[in-house]
Amino acid sequence: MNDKIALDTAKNLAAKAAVDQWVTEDTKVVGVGSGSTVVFAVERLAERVWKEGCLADMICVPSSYQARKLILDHNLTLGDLDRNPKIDVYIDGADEVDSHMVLIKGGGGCLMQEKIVSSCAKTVIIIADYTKKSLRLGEQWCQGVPIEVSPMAHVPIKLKIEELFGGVASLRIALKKAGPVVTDNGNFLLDWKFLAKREYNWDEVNRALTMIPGVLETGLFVDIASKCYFGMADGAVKVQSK
Ligand SMILES: O=C(CO)[C@H](O)[C@H](O)COP(=O)(O)O
Repeated sequence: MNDKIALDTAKNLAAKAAVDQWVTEDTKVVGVGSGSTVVFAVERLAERVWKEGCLADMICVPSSYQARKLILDHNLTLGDLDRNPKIDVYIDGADEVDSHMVLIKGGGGCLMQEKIVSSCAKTVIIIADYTKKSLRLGEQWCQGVPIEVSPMAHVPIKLKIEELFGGVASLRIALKKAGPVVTDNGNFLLDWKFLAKREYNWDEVNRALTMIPGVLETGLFVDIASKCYFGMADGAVKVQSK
């Protein structure tokens, strides 16, 4: 018998615990991440506003088209970085979280706006199910580090990444459209499958990647998250801190 709870239940537990802990009456601006776990966070925010009658002044700043739509669909107040450049707390999912709280993000292709919006937040909280927790990157997430690139430069960037760091960087191809995935910002994505056995200093790798002309953002989030809430297989919520 499989006594692990369903992944969606684990996501929901993590999202609810994080929202209840970090979004209080003093929270004026919340940054909303992207992905399937964030859906539960927005549902909890809406429940707090519409069922419990609290957080009336809260403004939500989205990190993607999906997040914007979630905010609107739940009748929450939509903000943006022009009007709300200072965010109290940013809540987002992750594809993998290592023991040093280095994250891989961008499985859903929203990494660039996620990094921008999270950089405007006092506190960044990650919510995830137990399959995202690992000791070292690559242990759980096998699809590589997403990297947003200028479309005209995706071939030279791919070659440079492979020469500099090894592994293989592949253009992300759409599933229900012929050709590459185009991000919310009109760019392409490379998924860089790094070498599993090589020891990488992720801070250095991230800095070096961003120095390649045409690289717009990476899905390596180093020293960004303050806490990560994991919904565990046994129904508990585990909190990892920096
Ligand atoms: O970075 C992201 C999107 O760009 C997501 O946060 C990440 O892919 C996790 O998604 P999910 O909650 O669906 O597992």
